[in-house]
Order: sequence, then C-alpha cells, then structure tokens
Amino acid sequence: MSDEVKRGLEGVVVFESRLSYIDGDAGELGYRGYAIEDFAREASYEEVLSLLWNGEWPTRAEHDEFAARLAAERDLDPAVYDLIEALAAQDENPMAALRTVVSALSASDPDADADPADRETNLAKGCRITAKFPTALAAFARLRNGFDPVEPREDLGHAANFLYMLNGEEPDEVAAETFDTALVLHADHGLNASTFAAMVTTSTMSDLHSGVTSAIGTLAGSLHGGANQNVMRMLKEIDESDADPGDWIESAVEEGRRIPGFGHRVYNVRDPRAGILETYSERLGEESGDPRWYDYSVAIEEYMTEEKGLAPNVDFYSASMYYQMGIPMDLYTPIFALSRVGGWIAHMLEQYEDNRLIRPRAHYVGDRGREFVPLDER
Ligand SMILES: CC(=O)SCCNC(=O)CCNC(=O)[C@H](O)C(C)(C)COP(=O)(O)OP(=O)(O)OC[C@H]1O[C@@H](n2cnc3c(N)ncnc32)[C@H](O)[C@@H]1OP(=O)(O)O
Ligand SMILES: O=C([O-])CC(=O)C(=O)O
Repeated sequence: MSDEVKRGLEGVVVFESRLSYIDGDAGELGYRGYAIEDFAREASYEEVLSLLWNGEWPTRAEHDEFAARLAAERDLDPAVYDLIEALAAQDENPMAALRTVVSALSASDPDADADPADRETNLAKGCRITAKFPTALAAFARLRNGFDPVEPREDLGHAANFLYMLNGEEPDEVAAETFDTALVLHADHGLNASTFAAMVTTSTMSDLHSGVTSAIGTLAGSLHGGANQNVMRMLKEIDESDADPGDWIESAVEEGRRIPGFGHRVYNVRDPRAGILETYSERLGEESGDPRWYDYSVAIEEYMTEEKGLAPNVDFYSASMYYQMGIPMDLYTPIFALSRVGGWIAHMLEQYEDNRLIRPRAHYVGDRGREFVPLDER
C-alpha cells in the first residue's frame, strides 16, 4: 500500500460515471454525452433532470408528466414553514438555512424509512427534495425581509415559479428563460467537492436527504459554490473604489488576494459555462443601459487571463448576471444549490447501483509509543 499523499485528491479517479463529461484542456462539458452548448439555451431544467436521472431526454409526454409531478411536490409542510420563519427571524445565513431545512424535510417525507438504495423510492424522494428547495429558499428570502411567503404555482415551470415566489410577481419570459439556462448550466459537474461529499455520505448506505445535506454544507465554501457571491462583492468593491478595474485587480493580485471566479481544479482553460453565462450578463447590461458590471468583469478577465494565466469558472459571470436580475447577493450560492441538487441526486442514484464504502487513508506523521500520564499526575 503506497503512502504517497495526493493532496486534495487531485487527479485521483474513484468512480466510473455516465453523467457529465469534462475535458479540462479543451474546455468541454457534456451531460450524458450531449455538449452543453447544444442544449443549454433550449432545454429546460426539468428536461435536464430527466436526462440526468433517467439517461435520456424525455419525450413530450414524459416531460409533461414529470414536470407536473415536480410541480405538484412544491408545497411545504406547515412545520417546515415554521422552521423557515424561525431561521429568517434569526437572519440565518441562507446556505445554512437551506441545509437545515433539507435535513428537516426528511421528517415529513413519506419514504423516510424506506430502503436507502431503492431506485424508485429515491426518484420520488429526489423529486420532492428538488421541488421543495425553491419554495423553501423563496419563503426564507421573503420572511427575512418581513414579507409573507408566496404559495407556489403549479402552472409555472421550475425556474419561473422560483422567481415568482421570490418576487411575488410572475417573471417575464426573458427573465424566466435566463434563469432556467443558469439552472441548466449548474446542474452537474462530475465529482466536484459537493457531489463527492454527497457520495461519501451515500457510500455508507445513508439516505438521500443526508447526502443532500452534506452536499449543501460543502457547496457553501468560498472555494466552491460560495465564490459566486464573492465575485459580486468584488465587483461592488471595485465600483465603490472608483479605481480603474484593471488597476484594481492588479493591486488585489499583488496583495496576494485569491480572486473569486478564477481558477479550477479540472479546467486549464475557460470554463465553457462561463462563455454562455457571459452572453446573458452582457445582454442584461445592454438592455438596462448600465453595462458597468459586465464591463468590470471583462476587464478583470483580461488581466487574470493575460497576467496570471487563470481563466474564469462558472461562478464568474453568473454573479453579474444574477445581480442584474435583481437577485440578492447572498442567494447566489443557494441558487447554485437549487440547480446542483439535480446532479447530486443523479450521482447518488448512480452510486447506489454499484456502491462501495469510500474510506481513504491518511499518512500518519505524528508521534508513536508515547507514555500516558493520568490527569492528576500531569
Ligand atoms: C463551482 C466551483 O466550485 S468553481 C471554483 C470556485 N472557486 C473560486 O472561484 C475560488 C477561487 N479559485 C480558487 O481558489 C482555486 O482556483 C480553486 C480552489 C478553484 C482550484 O484550486 P486548486 O486546483 O486546488 O489550485 P490551487 O489552490 O492549488 O492553486 C494553484 C495556484 O494558482 C493560484 N490560484 C488559483 N486560483 C486563484 C485565484 N482565483 N486567484 C489567485 N490565485 C489563484 C494559487 O494561489 C496557486 O498558486 P501557487 O501555486 O503560487 O500557490
Ligand atoms: O467541478 C468543480 O470542481 C467545481 C465546479 O465547477 C462545479 O461544481 O460546477
């Protein structure tokens, strides 16, 4: 057994998967063999869920049936609303609130005690978790601002319904489609840290709610999903400084700051999702007549790419896009979770089919053979 330490498990291959294909040198990403550029603008999040969970794009009839099933699961138990109200009253961090709520959802799940590996039960549970996420997050966001939650509407798609519940008014078609594309692009990405956390949990034959709870906690950090809100905080900092964005970023890098939205463990080139999100950020700036946030982003990218050899990841342009859609900054990471929950569940479903406990080793470098001295003799 080798004691070579692979820090951060870099380059270690631990599973076979049929879910997402990533070529980090070519900047390519596909779900189940379909390149994201070919479907991201056209396929809905519901279609992508079907593709990830079942392996094929749904037919129209399958899609309508699945979308209706998902929409019918959006309601929350009154006890869950009470919990959300208590978390909002404490002004809890939204990712912590979402993590707590998902854990609590298992209490009212009809299949909570079922065999954790049963595929049909997990598809039903997965549907419920995915459907209830947006309702919980929108209710939390409204309650903390002193507004009543807005009941979900079954006649709206997943993306449009979230914006409706968040803002209390139905989004226009462009906003709904833009948000839907963001959900599609964030849905899966191989063995990223949060997916891996879910899979470590699953590997003990624990259940879906536990896996999703582990994953949310892992997505929250600033090196992973938490970077999107930090990108926007950086853009605001630049705006408030009145400095030229190129000069600002140069000083920040010289000070040794880690620039959110840049660098990636797998991509050595531009993340293909960034290119698509960039087009939305640019368009929103043009439409509002205030291209500032997009322009700052472009200036930062130019500097980071040319001077540091670091390219933007998915979190970079999603930030200015969400900001221009009027979404509060601290909801960007929970919104990432609203989408990625589909990928987490897909990987857990795949893993239950052929599970083995995940249990790596540490190379022990501490002392051995030390003599124990009882408490009162120390
Ligand atoms: C959805 C997602 O999770 S996408 C990633 C979101 N996270 C971010 O955007 C946070 C900023 N980026 C980063 O911190 C990193 O690029 C990560 C965590 C994404 C990838 O990290 P790793 O593969 O472990 O690379 P690591 O952290 O070892 O960095 C390698 C080198 O590049 C530098 N580097 C990497 N990213 C950045 C960055 N964003 N800003 C400045 N320097 C960076 C590191 O300082 C390091 O330099 P060194 O070798 O001189 O010390
Ligand atoms: O794959 C990763 O390490 C991070 C990432 O881009 C994602 O989770 O979407």
